[in-house]
Amino acid sequence: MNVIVAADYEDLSAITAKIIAEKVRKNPRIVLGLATGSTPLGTYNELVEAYQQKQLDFSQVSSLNLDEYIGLDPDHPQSYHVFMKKHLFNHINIDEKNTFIPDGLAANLHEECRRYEEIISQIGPPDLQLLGIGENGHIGFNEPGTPFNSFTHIVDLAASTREANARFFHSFEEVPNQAITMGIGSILRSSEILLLASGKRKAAAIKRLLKGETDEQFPASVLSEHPNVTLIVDEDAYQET
Ligand SMILES: N[C@@H]1[C@@H](O)[C@H](O)[C@@H](COP(=O)(O)O)O[C@@H]1O
Repeated sequence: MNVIVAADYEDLSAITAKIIAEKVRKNPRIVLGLATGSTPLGTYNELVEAYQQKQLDFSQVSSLNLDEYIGLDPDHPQSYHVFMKKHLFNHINIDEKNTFIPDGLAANLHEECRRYEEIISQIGPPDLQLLGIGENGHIGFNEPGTPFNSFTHIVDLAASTREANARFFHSFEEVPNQAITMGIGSILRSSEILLLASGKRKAAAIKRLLKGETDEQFPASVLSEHPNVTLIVDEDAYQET
């Protein structure tokens, strides 16, 4: 795993956006795997700025998002559909029909998982996958114990994940109990992965990740088996290593 230590969150966002921008320029038809959470927000801001300054063109880019809550309408303010529009898609010239996010309201959720995995095969897999990391090592919404060979599936969210994400909702109770997520096997199909981690809250997870021991109880540890992963981490998240 390559490791880039950024001075702070701003630096981490600038470095990540620069890498993505270079890839988009090199391959205008690139397939990006995108993540939600607070960590990629700065990166998305930088990409929007580059687009506004006419330094980037997303017209032929496709995107595949990692996950979506089950039971939230795509128009719900905390749905990942709204998140992506609000923070990226509405501000760049990506074609909406080339953006894919699991449907958490599908009548048949198992069928939706199969459909999404098929989309990943047809459109992707991503040339470049952006990932955050949960404090318990989750990637996407793959909680500890998820088999490393899993494909898109339904997950029961860990209480700790719901607690961590409750800050975006009015209350803990409002945080959905379940989500659809690309599996760990789906994520590993990407040609290249950028894993972002910022802040003291993530320091213990990064320390464990860098030990390099693979363990299904710590989903991110599987990344040491992928040939092209770059961890971009700020000093706060790197401190305990
Ligand atoms: N499903 C998302 C993950 O994709 C994300 O990596 C994680 C960390 O979020 P944050 O970046 O806000 O710490 O949160 C959510 O659970």
